[in-house]
Amino acid sequence: MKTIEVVAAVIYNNGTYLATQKGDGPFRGQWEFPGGKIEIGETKQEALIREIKEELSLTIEVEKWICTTEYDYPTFHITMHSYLCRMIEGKPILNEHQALKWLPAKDLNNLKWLPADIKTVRLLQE
Ligand SMILES: Nc1nc2c([nH]c(=O)n2[C@@H]2O[C@H](COP(=O)(O)OP(=O)(O)OP(=O)(O)O)[C@@H](O)[C@H]2O)c(=O)[nH]1
Repeated sequence: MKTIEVVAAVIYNNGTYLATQKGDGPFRGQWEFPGGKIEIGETKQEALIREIKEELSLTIEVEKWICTTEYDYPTFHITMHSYLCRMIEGKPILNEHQALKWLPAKDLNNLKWLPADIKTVRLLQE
């Protein structure tokens, strides 16, 4: 099975975390942490900063690693690295997603997350 390596940004601001809703593809309508695949020659931090600029026109600072999750989807395996990130400039703009929400940790459970994200959400709630 194909493996993809992805970075996800858990962006916090004023006691809330940013969740984004996928706008297309097989997981349309489900929620994720913004991010994407690491490109060749890039560090995880560089990939995160690039993806968040592309997807949300936002400048972030990567603060700390949260967890790495391995998950088998029916057609691929994902290795996903989640990082806590701080917003340093801009206001999120939906360049790719259909919606976003800023939520306190206790409310993150109300969303339908991509299966690979469940562990990250649980850790934020501990
Ligand atoms: N960004 C992101 N992707 C996730 C999360 N959880 C999860 O399963 N994924 C999966 O990881 C993959 C990320 O690919 P992507 O399509 O967002 O990455 P990308 O922007 O580099 O893609 P591209 O090749 O279409 O340009 C998708 O299959 C997505 O469904 C998450 O929390 N954030």
